[in-house]
Amino acid sequence: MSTLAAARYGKDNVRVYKVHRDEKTGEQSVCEMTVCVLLEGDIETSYTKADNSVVVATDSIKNTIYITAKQQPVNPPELFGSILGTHFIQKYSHIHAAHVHIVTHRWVRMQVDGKPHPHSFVKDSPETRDVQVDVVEGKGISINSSIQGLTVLKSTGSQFWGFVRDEYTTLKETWDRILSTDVAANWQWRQFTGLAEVRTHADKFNPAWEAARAITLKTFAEDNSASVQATMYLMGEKILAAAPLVDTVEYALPNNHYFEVDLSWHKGTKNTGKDAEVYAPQSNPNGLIKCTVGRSGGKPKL
Ligand SMILES: O=c1[nH]c(=O)c2[nH]c(=O)[nH]c2[nH]1
Repeated sequence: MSTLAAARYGKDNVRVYKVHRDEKTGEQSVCEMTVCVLLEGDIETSYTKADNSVVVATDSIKNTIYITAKQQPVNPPELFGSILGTHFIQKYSHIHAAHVHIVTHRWVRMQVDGKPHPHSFVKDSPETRDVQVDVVEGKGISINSSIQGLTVLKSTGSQFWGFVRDEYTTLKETWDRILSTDVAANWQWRQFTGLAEVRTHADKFNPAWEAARAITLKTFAEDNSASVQATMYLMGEKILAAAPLVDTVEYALPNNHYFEVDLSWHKGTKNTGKDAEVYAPQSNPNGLIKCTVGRSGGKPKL
């Protein structure tokens, strides 16, 4: 005998673009997203008894994403995800949870002759702003916001020494190295009771994302890093201080290595230690350092 242990379904990779035209200034703003919506509820019989009467077609889910994008603001994505997820649990009595994932792509207003252009944009990096919104009947709304794919490098101002040395160690200690990573940072908001509460805090989501991004970049640049671990913890601490409704901040940072190349074989060329200028960027393997930073005094008071 078998049983359906868990099930969710929906539409993934729904690509949506929305333009806002400011009638007064003539300026246009754009938003491009990739959306996934997965539903849970009393849908077991669709799997176990071929009963499609409980299935909201994934095609209808896709249509609902377009209609909601037309009727509602898509910015901030935390609010859009909450509106979309709440729609599904309110509209269909047998649907009890909606899991919405939104990737917002990076279209940045173009500067032309030093001025912001009214309707032209550049995708200056593969970086995205992502949200995971879980709307669960009776439990409220859980929101996790993130930055993905923000690639950074510093050519000095990073050290790594004092680590365990034993019979497995070949790495030399260094007081000056290249540090590069692809930032994945996410921050978990405290649980919201429902859409009404998310709406009352809607003005906090964009500033939190801006603060998280600015703190990540400034700390990366300015900290004379003892290690990826120490620098990422500093970042997390500062984001918690900047965003009181955030419970935890999580980072996952690959350490993208750049190796010195010994060129002494060519006419005694000096290219190691203080003479190193040409390096070999490594694709793999890479270090991967993760942490979650929380509040020591428990959850913040509102
Ligand atoms: O910042 C670092 N943390 C590590 O844990 C580690 N391990 C390693 O080989 N290099 C580094 N760098």
